[in-house]
Amino acid sequence: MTTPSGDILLQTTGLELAYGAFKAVDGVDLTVRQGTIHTIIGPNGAGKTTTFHCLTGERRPTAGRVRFAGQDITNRPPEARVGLGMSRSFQITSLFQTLSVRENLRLAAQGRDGARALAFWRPVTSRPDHLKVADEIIDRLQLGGRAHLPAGELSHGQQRVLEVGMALAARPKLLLLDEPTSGMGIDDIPVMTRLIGELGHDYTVMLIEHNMSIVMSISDVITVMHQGRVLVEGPPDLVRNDDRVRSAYLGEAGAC
Ligand SMILES: Nc1ncnc2c1ncn2[C@@H]1O[C@H](COP(=O)(O)OP(=O)(O)OP(=O)(O)O)[C@@H](O)[C@H]1O
Repeated sequence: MTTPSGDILLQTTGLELAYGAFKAVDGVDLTVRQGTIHTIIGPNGAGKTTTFHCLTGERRPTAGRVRFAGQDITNRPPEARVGLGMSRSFQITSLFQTLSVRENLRLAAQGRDGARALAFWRPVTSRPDHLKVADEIIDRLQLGGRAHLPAGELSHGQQRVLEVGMALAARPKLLLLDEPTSGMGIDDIPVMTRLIGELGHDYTVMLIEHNMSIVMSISDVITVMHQGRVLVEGPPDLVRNDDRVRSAYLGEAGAC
């Protein structure tokens, strides 16, 4: 695990997303440093996913600013953010179920090249760099034995791991993972936990996660959100022992 220090990669100031009078995100200041695993937790409806949407550009904040990699990206569309190095994990529904694991990853690597990726008439072999990226990711995901299987034949847990791999294919500066273990069987969770922990050595990772044992074991910094605001922020030990966090979760089984 890395020390939470170093350069700021992403920063929000006064981030707000209002739906009419209701503020789903209400003045959130976040600072994400390079090389950290920064996790957002909070009870249901706290505003975690909405915050992610504002970071990736799927939603335009109603107030506040977002800075990423030294640039103000508040009004940039999602594809411009991807181009700057922000990558959100894919959903299983976005995998090409009938294509092989390797082909899915190759296409994701090709997608990073934007307009040049539209040169579909080029034979696959003309871009061996994309295959190289795909193969590196297959190794990292430990899916070597399944590289040539159609993605749809992987277990649910393996498909979720492949989703993370698809995001990696963009060679991002910042990897955003929204509940990567949700719906996973108990046997697959340690695989995902190990993968995210290892990614933390090479990438900056932002994570939304409900499984507290994962959160506490891999995070460098945890931001606890509650009712659209930041309630507490700090390293796992600080968050685990904070009474405000316990109160926010009251009634939610298994928290902290
Ligand atoms: N399009 C929308 N219109 C109105 N309210 C919305 C909309 N999207 C989300 N909300 C509300 O905003 C609040 C924050 O939702 P959000 O999905 O960000 O919470 P969350 O912390 O990710 O919750 P969960 O852990 O349950 O996924 C919730 O009360 C939700 O009902």
